[in-house]
Amino acid sequence: MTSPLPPSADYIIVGGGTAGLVVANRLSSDPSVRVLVLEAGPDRTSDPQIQNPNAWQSLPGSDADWKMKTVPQAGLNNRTQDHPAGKLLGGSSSLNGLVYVAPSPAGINAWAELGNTDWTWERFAPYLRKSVTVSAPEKEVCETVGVQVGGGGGDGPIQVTFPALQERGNDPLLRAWVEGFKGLGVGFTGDVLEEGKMVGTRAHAASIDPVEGLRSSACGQHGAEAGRRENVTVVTGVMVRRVFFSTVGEDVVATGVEVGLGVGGEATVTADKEVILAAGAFHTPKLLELSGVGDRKLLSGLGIPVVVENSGVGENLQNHLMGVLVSQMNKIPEMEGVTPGIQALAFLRLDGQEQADLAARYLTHEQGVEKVIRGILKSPNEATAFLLLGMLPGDMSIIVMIPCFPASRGNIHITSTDFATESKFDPRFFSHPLDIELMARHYQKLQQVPLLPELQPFFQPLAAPADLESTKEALRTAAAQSAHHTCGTAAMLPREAGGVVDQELRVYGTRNLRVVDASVFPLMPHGNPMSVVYAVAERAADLIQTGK
Ligand SMILES: Cc1cc2nc3c(=O)[nH]c(=O)nc-3n(C[C@H](O)[C@H](O)[C@H](O)COP(=O)(O)OP(=O)(O)OC[C@H]3O[C@@H](n4cnc5c(N)ncnc54)[C@H](O)[C@@H]3O)c2cc1C
Repeated sequence: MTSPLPPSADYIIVGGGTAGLVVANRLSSDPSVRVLVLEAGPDRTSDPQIQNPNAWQSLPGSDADWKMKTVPQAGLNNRTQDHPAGKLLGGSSSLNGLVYVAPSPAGINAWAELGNTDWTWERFAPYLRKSVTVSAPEKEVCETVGVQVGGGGGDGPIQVTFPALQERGNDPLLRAWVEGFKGLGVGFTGDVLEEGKMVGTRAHAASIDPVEGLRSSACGQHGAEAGRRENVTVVTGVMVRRVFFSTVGEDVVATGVEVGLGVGGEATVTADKEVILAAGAFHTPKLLELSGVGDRKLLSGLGIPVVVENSGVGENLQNHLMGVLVSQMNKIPEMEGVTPGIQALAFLRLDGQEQADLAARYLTHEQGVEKVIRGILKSPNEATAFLLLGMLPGDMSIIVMIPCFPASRGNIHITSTDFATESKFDPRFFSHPLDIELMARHYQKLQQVPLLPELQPFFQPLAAPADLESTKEALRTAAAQSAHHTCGTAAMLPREAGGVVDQELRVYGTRNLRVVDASVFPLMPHGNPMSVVYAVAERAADLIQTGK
């Protein structure tokens, strides 16, 4: 699916990734508009390595990855962290781990509390349902493993299924997981898409087609649909280097983009209506800065003329950290031959008083992020960490623990005017003192999970949890690792609060430049972010089509 570069289009979409292809598909449903998608990577939509859900771990570090790397992290004992990002059609939806977790309503309502009054859960949820179709297994299976799919399970192009429930060999472990947490007073979560009840366990849901058993991705679904239309041009292997602007009266208008061609040389493409940035949380802020939208001092220092001054570009960077517990499993005859992969999830919180004390101690600001995270920590309905239980080849198991709402904020900024030079990427992990406190306490709890009576028969004995201070040290020096969920680097927030885009996702100070990818999240979701990227992109397309 690649074509020659046209000289112009109504809508130029920069980045044919998760968000970009949703917007391309929805906009091009109107045959009167011409949509152009410019993607840096190749089209590997039909490559079995991309399609096979069990092959995803071979993709990070390959040619399909931008291979981002953090600067040394003071909070991680100066360790650097690798962070993959998809460099191919479909973007990160083509190489991600396929875990599907809908956002928590409180996490989305926090977007409204932060100043985006039109982005409540009520306004957001219809787009979540428009983005996916969740296929539930039979009722009896659902009831035993905590799967609820109400409201028809959505009716969108991205397919979601429950892979672990398709093999009976998983049953003993899944049931032990459920029973083990029940013993701790933790029941099932609520509906997969509506998440009325956040805390609880349930079987793992993944973006996998229920019929073919293949990855369901932005390129396989939206890209394929858009690619069949005559009014869509998808060009792969081309690097957008910057956006051009002109001034019309008081307005700054995006007129087109400069494109570096794979074969060498460059070209200019004109946008007759809008330029839409969907280059992901690393490259969208980079393109803004290279185009003259950013912090005056930074841009002037590099000799880039300032088009719109905004020091929020590249700030507000958020990411999850994860702690991983790998253990040898005992031989369980019924589980012989089970396909490795994620089996089940558990959304957890610490003791209510413990969380309230941490909130009172570390979240003292009466406004902004600290205020909304404090509200979430105090709510008995909200999880503060979640676990993913997985099986690895060779009778090994893995339990991953991810704290939900980190308070640390990092940044990413250009250091050169050359697009080929990667930006300085600094997540500033553990720079907010709450994060290590919460993560260490949840890590101690994680270490107790294999010791639960119902789960003990499955795991070979592990060391007992260490004390709190030693656990913090272990996290800083080795155990805490970056998850691959970077977002927030061109945030939708009031401009005076560091915002880069308004509630219509338009870049402040411009008439027709929007951002539609994970960069716009003001607050990261409590779980894996793909579900939110799809839903935001659905809403972005609606905003553009209705001329907002
Ligand atoms: C290894 C990995 C595993 C993950 N696992 C999960 C998971 O299991 N569940 C989950 O919910 N989330 C997961 N995520 C996160 C999730 O996939 C991403 O948050 C989401 O896909 C980001 O979507 P996006 O549209 O913002 O960016 P992307 O999908 O990354 O799209 C950006 C696109 O823009 C292109 N691009 C960038 N710069 C340019 C340029 N200058 N010119 C042209 N094109 C450009 C890129 O090549 C890419 O195709 C994972 C991410 C990774 C990397």
